Amino acid sequence: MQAEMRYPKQLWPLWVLSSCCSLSRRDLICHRDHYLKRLSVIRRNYILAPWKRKRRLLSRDLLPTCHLNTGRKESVQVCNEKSNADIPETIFALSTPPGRAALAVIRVSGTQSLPLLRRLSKSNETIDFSPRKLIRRRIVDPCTGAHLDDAMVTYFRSPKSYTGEDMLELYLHGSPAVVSSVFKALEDSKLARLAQPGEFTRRAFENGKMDLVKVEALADLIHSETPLQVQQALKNLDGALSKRLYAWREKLMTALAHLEALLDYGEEAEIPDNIFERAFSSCEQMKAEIRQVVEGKSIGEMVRDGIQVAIIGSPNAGKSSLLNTLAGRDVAIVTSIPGTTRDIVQVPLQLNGVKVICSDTAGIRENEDVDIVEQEGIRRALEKASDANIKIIVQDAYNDHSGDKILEKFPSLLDQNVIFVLNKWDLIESDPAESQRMEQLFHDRNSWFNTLVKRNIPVVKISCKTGDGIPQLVETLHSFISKWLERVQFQDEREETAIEMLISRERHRNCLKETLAALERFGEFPKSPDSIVLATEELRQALNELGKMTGHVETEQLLDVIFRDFCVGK
Ligand SMILES: Nc1nc2c(ncn2[C@@H]2O[C@H](COP(=O)(O)OP(=O)(O)OP(=O)(O)O)[C@@H](O)[C@H]2O)c(=O)[nH]1
Ligand SMILES: [Mg+2]
Repeated sequence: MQAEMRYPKQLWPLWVLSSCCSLSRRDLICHRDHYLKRLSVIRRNYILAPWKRKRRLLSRDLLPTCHLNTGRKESVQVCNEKSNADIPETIFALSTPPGRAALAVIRVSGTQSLPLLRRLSKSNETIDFSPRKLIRRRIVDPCTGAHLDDAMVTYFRSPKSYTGEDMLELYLHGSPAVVSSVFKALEDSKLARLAQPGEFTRRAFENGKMDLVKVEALADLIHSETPLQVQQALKNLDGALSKRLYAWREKLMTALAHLEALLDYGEEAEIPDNIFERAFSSCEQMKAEIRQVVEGKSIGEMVRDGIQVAIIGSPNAGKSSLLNTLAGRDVAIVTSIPGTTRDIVQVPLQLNGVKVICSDTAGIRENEDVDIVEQEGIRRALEKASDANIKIIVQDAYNDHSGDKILEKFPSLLDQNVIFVLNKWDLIESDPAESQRMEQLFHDRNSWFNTLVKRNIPVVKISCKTGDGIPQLVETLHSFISKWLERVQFQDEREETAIEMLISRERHRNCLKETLAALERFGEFPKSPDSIVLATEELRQALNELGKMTGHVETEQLLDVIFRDFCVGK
């Protein structure tokens, strides 16, 4: 049996010539110790065994060619032949916002970083630019010799840099004229080109410096608006979510490797009998964990995207007035004409460090006068309400006495995430008859008001005109959010953050859903040797889906688990 050896694509700048290798997978297993010992010679120089998970760039000091004798006739040849087309171009970009500032940072990444630095600082080859040291250099135009700036410069040598490539950071004076003259000098050098958006991070990902979850976390950190979003992004950038995913992945790989081993070497190897059952039971546990995340509240997404709050109610209740009061500015049109608002008006707000998106909606009513435009507005209002995390139902306490209709009007909307608001309380207070009517309502045990109270729906009296009751409403809103967040807060550095908080995108949720679906299918197979081939395929699918989340979908790693867990064929 001859199996093709596959190598990570990023083995740069060396190519492992697999054509020179006629080792079979079984040969590798039989001569594992010997082979690994030989391979470690070059691993020290940062080459990577194909079955090792952690990718590493190769050291520049590696000998041009080396042969690995496997102890048999075959050899694996390694050489540093690499065509220019395969070498990524050197790129540069301004990493700070354009405009006038104290500093402007230009980043350069690629093999030409050091030659560029030498040219820009007009230094000869003997000057040693030690990596990771901040040095002061006079930056000059290599073509004209013109003095461009006095800058601080740091050189990062591959692979210990953000992108994994050689990198430069030029800390210039933050003048647009300085930046553009250095940009021109870089362009004229013909050694580098302007980077595409996100290209530095793309290279970091491709060079195995960060996984997709971390790439996303970095983007989230850059776009964060609230302290909670910062914490969430930092946790994921620190690998909190990746760590959990890798733990699941490890379990899946172990189960899969065991089943594969059973398939490939079942008759001859010393494989425990209950390996099939063990794979099933470890997947059962994982399924329960993933299900909890998939079916739980999407708190992480709520923190990242903002908690959706829909303001709904009858026309003229004061919904737009409430939105304006919460936003502190005139965002929505307010008139005394019922049916003023048609479209949804959204405002992002910050509530005790949490992003909240408040939406004003069209007043909900049913009568023949409602034209087609308003009908569409009402449809959108109801849709928004059903998608919202929290609904604020506003009622005009003074003019609208149809409170008893409220339970019939919004039966499906009256869930545990509703706050009921009695607006225009200023008018009630100024009218003794109305005040008395409300008193009776509060005391009547069977009133619609007490029905809401019995259902644990908070009722808040407010006046958008005077601002009375608004702090209480904000407090109620906040207590809803705190209730969801308290379980998943980042309380302590040492404590693990709840995974619900770390799943910050729909993509994550979808990948986990697919993983769960594959695991469910795997679990449905009878635990008999006849079903092992098809069952293994489902497990592989689950691993694939999980790998999509981090951006790693590699099957070579399975070999690692086979070697580590039990010695096949010994
Ligand atoms: N006295 C008093 N008037 C209010 C209060 N809140 C809103 N109003 C008035 O009520 C009227 C309707 O207010 P809006 O905020 O436009 O009501 P809405 O619910 O958005 O109405 P639609 O968009 O038509 O559904 C306006 O004339 C407001 O000035 C309040 O607390 N007290
Ligand atoms: Mg309105």
